[in-house]
Amino acid sequence: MSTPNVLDSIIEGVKADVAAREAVVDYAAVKAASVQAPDPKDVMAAFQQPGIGVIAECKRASPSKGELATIADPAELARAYEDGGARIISVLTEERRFRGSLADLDAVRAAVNIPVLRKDFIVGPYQIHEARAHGADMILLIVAALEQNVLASLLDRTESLGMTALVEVHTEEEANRALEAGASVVGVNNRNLKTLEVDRDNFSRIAPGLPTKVIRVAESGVRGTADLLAFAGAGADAVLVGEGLVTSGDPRTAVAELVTAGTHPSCPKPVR
Ligand SMILES: O=C(O)c1ccccc1NCC(=O)[C@H](O)[C@H](O)COP(=O)(O)O
Repeated sequence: MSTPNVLDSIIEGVKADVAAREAVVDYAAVKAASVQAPDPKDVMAAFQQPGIGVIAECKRASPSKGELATIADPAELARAYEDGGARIISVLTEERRFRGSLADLDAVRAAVNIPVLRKDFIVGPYQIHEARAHGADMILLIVAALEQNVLASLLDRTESLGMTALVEVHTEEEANRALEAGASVVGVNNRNLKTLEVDRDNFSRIAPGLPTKVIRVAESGVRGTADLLAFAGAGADAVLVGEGLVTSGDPRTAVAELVTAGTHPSCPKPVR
């Protein structure tokens, strides 16, 4: 019998947690709540602003590092990110390994005016309606975690609710699957979710093969402006940053430094 990888074991826990929530708020109820939620914000407009966008993540812990930071007030962290110039706030809502929650998503949604990404391990439509019901404008779909027909149908459902999907890939084959499903925003994760290894060259291997109309997000491993500039040079429209911000001690300044570097005239420009 083969040993389950990290991604598989996270997903097993997520499925149990979704089933427990669904026993309390059933599918019909979460669906109704999702259509009654205030309209989603325009994520594509956020990506069209000049310079390299910074997606700043509310990340309490991770499977690779354990506890990263004590985030006493996610609303305060989100306001610091917004003040620093973040384009989008990512909120990890997975509970067992990342110590996130839907309560974190609610707090962040209420605190900021920019789009909010629900970052979780989405396995079915329940979580998409749940994300919208809690005010998310964007959700994450991880190609490695989904069969192709399920990926395509979850992407359609996301868009039918007016949200945008960040479709995450780690290999060229996954990038092809993301495009085939119709992704307009592709995140190339530098972290292998099965082994947790971070390889900052992964983005530059995969991103150039994506069509120019696709928004390219470099995910994981950004620890400062040098990393942002390297990803910009390899064609990134945006970077997604968690650990580097929550461990910085001054998240507003840490975001502002990235934003300044990403909008400086010498910074390589996105391809479109
Ligand atoms: O962060 C992890 O250890 C991790 C492990 C398994 C699955 C997902 C994981 N992280 C999710 C992410 O993709 C990152 O939170 C995000 O890209 C930010 O990465 P970083 O800036 O390196 O914290």
